Amino acid sequence: MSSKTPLSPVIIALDFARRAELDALVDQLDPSQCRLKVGKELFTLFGPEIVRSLQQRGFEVFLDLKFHDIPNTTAAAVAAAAELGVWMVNVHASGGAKMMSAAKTALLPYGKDAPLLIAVTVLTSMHSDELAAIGVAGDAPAQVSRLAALTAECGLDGVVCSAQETPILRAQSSDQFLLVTPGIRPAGSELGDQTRVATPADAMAMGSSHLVIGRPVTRSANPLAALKAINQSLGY
Ligand SMILES: O=c1ccn([C@@H]2O[C@H](COP(=O)(O)O)[C@@H](O)[C@H]2O)c(=O)[nH]1
Repeated sequence: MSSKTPLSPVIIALDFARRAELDALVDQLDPSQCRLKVGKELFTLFGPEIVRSLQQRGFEVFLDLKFHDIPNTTAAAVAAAAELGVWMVNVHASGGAKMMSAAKTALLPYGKDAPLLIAVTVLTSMHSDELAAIGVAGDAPAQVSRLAALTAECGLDGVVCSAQETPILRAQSSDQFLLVTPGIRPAGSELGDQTRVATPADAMAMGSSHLVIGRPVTRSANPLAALKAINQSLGY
């Protein structure tokens, strides 16, 4: 384990529209407390420079752009993420096996420096009731299980799912298969648009390997205290 590798499984989702707000939060954080996630809003506003600036501060970055395109385009995008030196990058599993395999193959030249490659199954904002309207038969756990099996077959490192599905996925996957879970809500915090949720401690107990946490920390009156309380609840 490198000296900059955090012990905590927490990944903070940096969903900000203003650079000053982002900097005010990141100034309080230390790479030993968490990793950081750059998503669509931040990347669209500030581009690769924002990733580099977080890396220069010693943070490992999850580039959460959820690529979903034809295999050639997705593979090139994943390779671009590898050039940026991110710790983790993702695609949508619903892009299919050819797309995921092309993305995995694109990372081979990077060897041990390749980012972890994971695939989004069913967004944690979605309830099973919504799936029929997009042509998915069955409930969220069944669809997550199906897409996670496909992801594993394609040789990716893991999936994004809700903590609620992790017991099923732990039973069907190797111990090394990463289960990265957003939809994390400490007891009493607002759900917002998330529907398949769990507390940090429950998520870890059920089998999550990493917890993606945004608003419960970033929109807290005291983000550092909120993060420390979460880490403490997990024994870090
Ligand atoms: O299924 C998914 C995939 C990605 N996300 C992202 O995680 C964070 C969650 O933020 P909160 O503020 O804690 O809800 C956000 O950046 C999403 O884009 C997800 O929530 N669910």
